[in-house]
Amino acid sequence: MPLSRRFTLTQYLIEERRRFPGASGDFNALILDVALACKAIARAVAFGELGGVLGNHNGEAGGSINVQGETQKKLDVISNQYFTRLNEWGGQLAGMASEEMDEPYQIPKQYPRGKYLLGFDPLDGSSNIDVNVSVGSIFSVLRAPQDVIDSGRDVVEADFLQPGTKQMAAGYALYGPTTMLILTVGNGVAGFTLDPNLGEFMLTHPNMHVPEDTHEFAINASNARFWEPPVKRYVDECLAGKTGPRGKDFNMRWIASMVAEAHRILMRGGVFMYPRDTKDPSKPGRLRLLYEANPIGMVMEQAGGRASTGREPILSVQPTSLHQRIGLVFGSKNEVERIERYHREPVAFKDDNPLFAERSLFRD
Ligand SMILES: O=P(O)(O)OC[C@H]1O[C@](O)(COP(=O)(O)O)[C@@H](O)[C@@H]1O
Ligand SMILES: [Mg+2]
Ligand SMILES: [Mg+2]
Repeated sequence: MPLSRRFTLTQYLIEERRRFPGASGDFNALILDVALACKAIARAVAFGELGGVLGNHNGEAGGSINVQGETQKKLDVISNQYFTRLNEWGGQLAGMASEEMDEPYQIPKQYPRGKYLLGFDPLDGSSNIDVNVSVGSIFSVLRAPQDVIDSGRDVVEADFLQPGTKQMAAGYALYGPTTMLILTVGNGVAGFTLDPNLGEFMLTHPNMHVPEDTHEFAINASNARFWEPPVKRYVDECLAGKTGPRGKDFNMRWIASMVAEAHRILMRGGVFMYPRDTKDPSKPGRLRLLYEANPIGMVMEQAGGRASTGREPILSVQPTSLHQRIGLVFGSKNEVERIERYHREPVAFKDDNPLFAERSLFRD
């Protein structure tokens, strides 16, 4: 295969940093370490059963449970180790937080500490891993509070509780038919494809843009009886298609790997919903704010899409705990804005919209 004349991830980062004269290079080094962890995970995923990496961590009977109360897959644990091991020693980080670790991860004393915080979901969609459906990794970079940087003290939960607007960078890797890295450093969104011959992420999708309109939505419809009225209304109207108030037919998709859904939406538009629901009052949503919703939210907004709780922009939410869950809606701007509008006018629509009250396909 001929060598393509494309930017590598390193070259892209160097170009981006030209906007910040005097930049130390720490930021680029951090992103490259994250990319290295993603490459390592991509290899582990690719070997699958041959590599002995499928199934539950600590055996099938029970397995180990993470802080989310979910059974950990072997690959959840392996991916978490790649992220911590490859990012802990370079001197860029003050600490890390992961879906798979109850507490913030301290940079071991023998390594220098730096000025950034890294949050990550090492393997998103891990329920799909044993059935060979796409999974991914999601990451978010914050600046550590100044006293952490000055003192080099251990990080605590409160250091990570910053709204998504404060993210310095965010992105995800998708381990699909090809491995891709999607990155925003706050200046648009760029997509890189892993060249398996070179082991390099090559810039293949500069300036990614989410189309503003769509006829595709993604939601786990088995939760329909727990949805709030604005969500029921939106989905009902999509299902009514040409004969309903929207006057057009919609497609539905559900992969159950948010990274894969996010990627489809980035490539061709759509709307994804894992909204707040009444399924379990102790969990106001399924997805985690700091290392799932915020990074995907930043990618969407930087690509001209929108990300919201339904009530407010996801990136403006002030986090209250490390593993906080939240309702999340993201994708094509006009659809997300419509869903937000439905949340503002829940009462009006009940009278206006006979679909919801009488003919809803998802009625309780
Ligand atoms: O099991 P459900 O309700 O389909 O939920 C699927 C959702 O859960 C997630 O898998 C959560 O991520 P993890 O696999 O990291 O826990 C999302 O990727 C996905 O959108
Ligand atoms: Mg996840
Ligand atoms: Mg995960």
